[in-house]
Amino acid sequence: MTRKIPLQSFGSLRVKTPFCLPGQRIGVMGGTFNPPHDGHRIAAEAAMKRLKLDQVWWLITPGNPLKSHNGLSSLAGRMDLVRAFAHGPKMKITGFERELGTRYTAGTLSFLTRRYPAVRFVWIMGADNLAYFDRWQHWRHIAEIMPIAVVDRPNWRHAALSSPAARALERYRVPESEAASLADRQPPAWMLLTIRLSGLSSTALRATKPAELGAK
Ligand SMILES: Nc1ncnc2c1ncn2[C@@H]1O[C@H](COP(=O)(O)OP(=O)(O)OP(=O)(O)O)[C@@H](O)[C@H]1O
Ligand SMILES: O=C(O)c1ccc[n+]([C@@H]2O[C@H](COP(=O)([O-])O)[C@@H](O)[C@H]2O)c1
Repeated sequence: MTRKIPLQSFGSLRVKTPFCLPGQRIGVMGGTFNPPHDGHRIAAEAAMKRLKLDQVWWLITPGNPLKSHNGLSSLAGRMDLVRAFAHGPKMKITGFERELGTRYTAGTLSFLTRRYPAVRFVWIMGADNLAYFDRWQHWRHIAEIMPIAVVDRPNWRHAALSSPAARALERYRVPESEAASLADRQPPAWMLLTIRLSGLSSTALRATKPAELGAK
């Protein structure tokens, strides 16, 4: 049963998203990307390949509702950094949540599936996000909107798999061997994708290269 989140206040008709076609499989990888790093690229490329996606949308958030925004570079600045970083015609960079008027993933994903009912979307997030997923707004509903691919991250696998959200959604977990069909599945459906691990984080990069990032 899918509960619909009202969108009237979003002015959603004006929102521009990357071009997509009915039947395509699209991974949506939301993130702060302050700055982007190879861990993001490895996750996006692994999801593209294993889930047999046609595109990955790097969805740059105006600001994660659960993170402090101190030292957060502008949305435009982060989008420029990601554009210079995420190569390949199947990688699309977008910041449409600002136009949509939400920072909350439930509203974003609800909007996408209503606007593009014939596109097969998958939400992509790191294992650290599954560990705290139960703190997200309408998290159970998010799991009902589209399949979720959780990409492994060093030191987070155990916390992710034993988290309240993972336990609540355990019966909807799909074996990794079926990754190629995740986008076709009726949600809730999720899997942990074992990928090449990267210990990189934006926090560590900000600590080592503050001058280059030009926080605004
Ligand atoms: N090294 C990594 N391996 C796998 N997934 C990652 C990695 N780094 C980030 N991710 C995932 O990519 C998405 C965007 O991450 P984000 O922009 O917050 O980077 P971050 O390095 O986690 O940032 P910060 O250190 O500022 O929290 C999130 O879903 C996050 O879980
Ligand atoms: O909707 C929420 O409550 C929510 C809470 C925390 C994070 N998110 C989203 O999760 C994505 C990953 O965020 P981050 O900061 O870990 O890169 C990004 O799209 C955020 O907007 C969403």
